[in-house]
Parts: sequence; structure tokens; C-alpha cells
Amino acid sequence: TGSTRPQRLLRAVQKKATQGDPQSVIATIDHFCRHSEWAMNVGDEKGSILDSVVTELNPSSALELGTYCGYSTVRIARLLPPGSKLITLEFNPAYAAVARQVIAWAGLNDKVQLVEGPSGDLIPQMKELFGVQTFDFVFLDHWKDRYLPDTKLLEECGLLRKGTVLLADNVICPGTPEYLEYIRNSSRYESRYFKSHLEYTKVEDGLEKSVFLG
Ligand SMILES: O=C(NCCO)c1cc(-c2ccc(F)cc2)cc(O)c1O
Ligand SMILES: [Mg+2]
Repeated sequence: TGSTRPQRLLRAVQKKATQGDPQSVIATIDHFCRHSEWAMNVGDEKGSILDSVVTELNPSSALELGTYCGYSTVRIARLLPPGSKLITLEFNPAYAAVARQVIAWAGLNDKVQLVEGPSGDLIPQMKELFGVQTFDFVFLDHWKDRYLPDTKLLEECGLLRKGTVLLADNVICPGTPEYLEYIRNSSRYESRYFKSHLEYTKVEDGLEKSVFLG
């Protein structure tokens, strides 16, 4: 019974990153994934695109599907204005346990609410459980076959408003063909593809940014 990769990533953060400094947490994870063990964080290259979308939008209410170790949670939350909130959903309890500690180390507990459970069950409860009206921004980075059903669920639950931005990771690798087909052909979205690479590799991947038109 040894440690898991997320636990080794957390150990690196607690050993090398400065408490309360999100940038050092991000840099430590990127270094760990480049030089020690690859892990499925969005990474620095796609992470810069994520940063620019969040900065431009300046969202008050944001949702992340798929927390993993909390890397993109920290990237997003560090850019949010005071008083705004990021809700992040994670199905895997072992991932959630690591993510809570990474988010805490970065000093971002006030901006982040991590909820454990299946997104398909939690999305319909957003309004009653967390007092959410609509989301300004949604980052999709969970199971790739859940991107489409959960997007339809967000629509049906009235959680999107005119101008809500959806940003989807991994639309090329591992790939989300049904999601891309739907979102690019729907008259209710305006989409754009940001070509990049799979985190810490030379393999092509990219982010799809889609604006809900209402
Ligand atoms: O499954 C993913 N996320 C949901 C679970 O937390 C995921 C997988 C990969 C990946 C893995 C294995 C490979 F060979 C290539 C890509 C990359 C990602 O960015 C991801 O988000
Ligand atoms: Mg991803």
C-alpha cells in the first residue's frame, strides 16, 4: 500500500509551494508533472488560455466539472474578483481529498466550494443547495462522455444565461466528439476552438469556448 499519484503531487505542493501563494502552487504542480510524473491537470499551456478567458469574463459565479487535484480550480479561483464563487464538482473521493488540501494550501477556501458526487445528480440541485441563479462561466474537464449530457442538463435547469461562457478541455485528446458535434451545430451557441497541446506533451489537444446565446 503505497501512495497514489495525486498524493505524491500534494506532497510536492506542501514541500515546495508557499502557503497562500496560488502562483507557487501552480508552478510546483507544473514542475512535478513535467519532471516527475505526468498528471491530467489542464497544464500551463492550456492553462494560459483558461486564464485569459476567465480574466476577460471576470465571472461572479463559476462552475467547474471535474476537480481532480485542484490545479485548474486554483487557476480559476485566483483570478476571481472578491465576493465571487467557484463551485467545483468531483466524483472521485480520493481526488476530492487531495484537491481540498491543494486549494487550502493556495489560500483559496473562501472562493471555492468543492462538492463530491456525480455531476448528473448535483447539477439539478445547484439552485436549492447553493443558492445559484445562473453561472457566468463553466469549465468542463470531467469524464468526457459527460460533457454533452451535463451541458443539456445545465440548459434544462435554467443555469445558463445569455452570454454564459462554456470552456471545454480535451476536445481533441481524449476527445469529446458528441459534445463538439452538438455545440458547433447548435444555433444556441457561438463556438471557437483554441488549438493547443495535451498537458505537458507535444500531442495536439485544444479548448472549445462556447457562448450560450439564450
Ligand atoms: O479523464 C480526464 N479527466 C476526467 C477525470 O478526472 C482527462 C484525461 C486525460 C488523458 C488521459 C490519458 C491520456 F493518455 C491522454 C489524456 C487528459 C485530461 O486533461 C483529462 O481531463
Ligand atoms: Mg482535462
